[in-house]
Amino acid sequence: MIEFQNVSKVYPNGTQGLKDINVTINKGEFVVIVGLSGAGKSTFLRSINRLHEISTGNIVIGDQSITEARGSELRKIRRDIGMIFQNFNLVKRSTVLRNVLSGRVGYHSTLRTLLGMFPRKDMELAFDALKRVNILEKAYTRSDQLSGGQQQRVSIARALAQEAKIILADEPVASLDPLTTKQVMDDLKKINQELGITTVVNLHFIDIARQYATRIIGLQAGEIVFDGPVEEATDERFSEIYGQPLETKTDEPSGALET
Ligand SMILES: Nc1ncnc2c1ncn2[C@@H]1O[C@H](COP(=O)(O)OP(=O)(O)OP(=O)(O)O)[C@@H](O)[C@H]1O
Repeated sequence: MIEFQNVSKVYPNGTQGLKDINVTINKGEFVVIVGLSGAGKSTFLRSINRLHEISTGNIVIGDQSITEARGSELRKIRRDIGMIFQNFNLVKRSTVLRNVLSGRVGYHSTLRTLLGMFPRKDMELAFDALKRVNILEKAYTRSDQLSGGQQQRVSIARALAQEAKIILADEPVASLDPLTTKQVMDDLKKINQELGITTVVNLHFIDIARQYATRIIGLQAGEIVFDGPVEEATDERFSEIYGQPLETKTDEPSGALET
């Protein structure tokens, strides 16, 4: 469970990123956050694991406040939260396996991880994770030799090896073509369903949101302006809220569709 209690965020230049957000995301949900550019999607997502610090309010993960956590307590809460980025955030010159194993660093001493001494259990977790996202045969390939979609699957495998209970994905498919988008979103959905991992994804595209989410949250100027099941997230409703329909992946120039 992730609970926002009266959460606001004001950036140092005075921009209000989030305005008095109160929302609970339950265990096992697949929530997609939508909104126009600058609505606060990234700020919302990155507040959950404190990549961004909130200004006021409280965020509770499970039964612990991450807002108030310090030191080892904070590290433990963060260990349960995997993060997927638009640009994959892999160590490009390292192998796929090494990148996936880096999901285990929160469990060991720095020296041990520097020396690359990962116990057998970690190796098993890493191989299982690669199997789950269908790139086991790439384990010993350098990460920068993979396609964008494959790199994103490595980052999903890293979160799996981390044994994350929550996955936060910030525009995970923004730089991918439609076919690869489907593969990556299918992987996220599969691990959500098979492993019960709570998944929160920021997406630009409302059509993809509707295909995968169990619940859609719409933001505008840092406030929640929509929160409901996919059936209620219609074009008409969003046009009413935003004064325009939200973008769909098929709005992209046709060149982007040729894969
Ligand atoms: N570091 C920062 N300093 C000042 N303002 C910021 C900073 N980061 C974001 N903002 C502002 O906060 C608001 C919310 O930004 P955020 O990046 O969360 O939106 P978003 O919905 O993720 O946008 P996009 O879809 O374009 O990525 C915007 O007005 C943005 O300009």
